[in-house]
Amino acid sequence: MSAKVIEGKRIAQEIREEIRQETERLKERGIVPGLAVVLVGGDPASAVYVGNKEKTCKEMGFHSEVHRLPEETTQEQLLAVVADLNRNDAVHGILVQLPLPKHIAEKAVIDAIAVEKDVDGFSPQSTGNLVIGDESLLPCTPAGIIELIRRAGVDPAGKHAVVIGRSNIVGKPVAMLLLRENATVTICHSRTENMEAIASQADILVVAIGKPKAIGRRYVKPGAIVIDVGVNRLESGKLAGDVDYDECLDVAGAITPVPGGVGPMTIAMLMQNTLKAAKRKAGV
Ligand SMILES: Nc1nc(=O)c2c([nH]1)NC[C@@H]1CN(c3ccc(C(=O)N[C@@H](CCC(=O)O)C(=O)O)cc3)C=[N+]21
Repeated sequence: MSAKVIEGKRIAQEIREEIRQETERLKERGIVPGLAVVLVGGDPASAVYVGNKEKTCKEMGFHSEVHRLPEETTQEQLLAVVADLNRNDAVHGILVQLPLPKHIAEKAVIDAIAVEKDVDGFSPQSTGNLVIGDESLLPCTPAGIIELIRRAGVDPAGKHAVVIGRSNIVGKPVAMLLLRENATVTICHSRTENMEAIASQADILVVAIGKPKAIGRRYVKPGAIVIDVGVNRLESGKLAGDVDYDECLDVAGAITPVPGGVGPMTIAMLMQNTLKAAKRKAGV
């Protein structure tokens, strides 16, 4: 039996079309959602990601601004840019592309973004709101994962969800969102013993460890839904997930591909967060 392939790219496209239409209607009321992206330095992968975000904003009909700052930018200068954007009424969402150069403390910068403009959902306040279950902008990749699970026709309630990875930007928040959806959640990480035995009990397996093809078929319960968050560039130039897709294809019930799975959903959720922030500011 072969797994159902969860087409993140197509689903993201549907969501983008919904956002584009809603933006058109908002424009008639004088509301234009705005996203500011800040890129420090010349990392080529980051430059591509930022370019994609800019292009998607334009497609949505958003106001888009990209602030490309040189590698030598000081933390103080970057904080000043963020402070300006916090005050800028045309900007409803602020995203500082990570990673930042080593001489800048990422935490200081993330903490400086106004919570109502925190479209990444990375700030301590947004994270706290997520854990408590208060209204907040959700981190894009975790929100995209929940959307993919829903649209695959799986209700997490009562299911065993195993998350492999405990980062602040994916593992921890996706575990909290799955808990909010009433799953029974286990978090595995680099120090977990018997990971295979735990992972293979999962009805929903989410993998976010950043190691190409690290998770093979022995980690997958027959029929499980497998969500692969990894985006690893191989030496061949090809992209690979953290899951060995070919090997897991005939064990899993449903699986996300890389590329074309979680990645496109991340950008769609960023657009959704920007729209939400704009509506909230306008009192819609
Ligand atoms: N402040 C901040 N917020 C982020 O959300 C953020 C960040 N920094 N730094 C880098 C990571 C990475 N990330 C991705 C987004 C989309 C794809 C994506 O669309 N990937 C395509 C393939 C793209 C390709 O071919 O390279 C896919 O999986 O199909 C991947 C990775 C967001 N990140």
